[in-house]
Amino acid sequence: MSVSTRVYSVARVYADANSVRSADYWDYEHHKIGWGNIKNYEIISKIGRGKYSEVFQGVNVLNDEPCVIKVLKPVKLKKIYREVKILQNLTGGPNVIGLLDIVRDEQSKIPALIFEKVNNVDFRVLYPKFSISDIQYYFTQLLIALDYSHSMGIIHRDVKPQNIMIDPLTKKLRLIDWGLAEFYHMGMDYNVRVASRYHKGPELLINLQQYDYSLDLWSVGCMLAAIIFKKEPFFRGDSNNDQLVQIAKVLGTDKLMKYVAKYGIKLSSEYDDILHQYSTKPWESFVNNDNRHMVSEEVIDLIDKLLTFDHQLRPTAKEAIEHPFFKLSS
Ligand SMILES: Nc1ncnc2c1ncn2[C@@H]1O[C@H](COP(=O)(O)OP(=O)(O)OP(=O)(O)O)[C@@H](O)[C@H]1O
Repeated sequence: MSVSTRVYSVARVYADANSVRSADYWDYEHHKIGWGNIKNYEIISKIGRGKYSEVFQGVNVLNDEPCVIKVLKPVKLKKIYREVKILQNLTGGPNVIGLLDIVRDEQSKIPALIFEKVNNVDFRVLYPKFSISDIQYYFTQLLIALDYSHSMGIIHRDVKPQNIMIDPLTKKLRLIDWGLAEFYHMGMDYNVRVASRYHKGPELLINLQQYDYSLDLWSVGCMLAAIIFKKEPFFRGDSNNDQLVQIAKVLGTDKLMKYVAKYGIKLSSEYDDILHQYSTKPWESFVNNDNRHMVSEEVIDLIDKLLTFDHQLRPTAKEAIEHPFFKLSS
């Protein structure tokens, strides 16, 4: 992340969310962590292993409350401070995973984040069973979390099914894994090596560094298209470069070239041999006998708007919530 000399793209909403707040809100590098007592927590079993952590089910021995313990792998201290500061800023907000405590092992100094526990059902089991009203409900909940985070000046940068915990019994949804999240500052050049390949926005793939909150809306569009068309993931690239090719095969190469030109970006020569002249594929061509019952004019319109190359033209989280798809009754 660095301050650029040329400002060529600014967020359409919440562009000043951090500049109106004092530096102690966003200056995570100088953040002092108040460590809790590690003895209050016990590990019960392992739930997951990420790139940056090992995650366990645990218990708070003081009140017997279940919790999740995310033991961080050794990464740059700056990254740990960023995740902690962002979680502290957002905890208590709607549908954001709650950070309960931060502890560290006295000897190794390895930090662990203590979170509220969600009785998550794996998305590969859950999503195929979704009705249209489930999709309306859970996507609204996700968009509420994103609108809140964006209003607080924070881009999640890794929206994908694995980072959305859903307990279908209580209909609780929580957006987790704020490890790649970042504060938005106008005119800042950001690292494009964020998000997971299938959910990476085209801005990342064309190396447009002045991206903003709208990156998260692309990822939401990928998730919605995958569920509606029963094609998981919707764009399956076998490398970062191929990911852009897969997107161009659907949205069309002309639109990609217009996008690149609008922001004065030069497409990497790595695309010379792999990116061909593709025409725009109509969304209707993804409809088949397995997914026909999920498809409506409204949902196609929402997918079409979210999956727009030009990040400035995508609906914001708030605009997406207001889309007619969410008002459809079944
Ligand atoms: N609060 C929670 N409740 C239930 N399960 C959780 C919770 N937090 C994390 N998990 C589980 O642990 C996994 C890893 O957590 P998380 O994504 O925060 O770690 P990570 O190391 O950043 O992962 P990745 O490398 O995938 O980005 C999640 O995909 C989820 O299955």
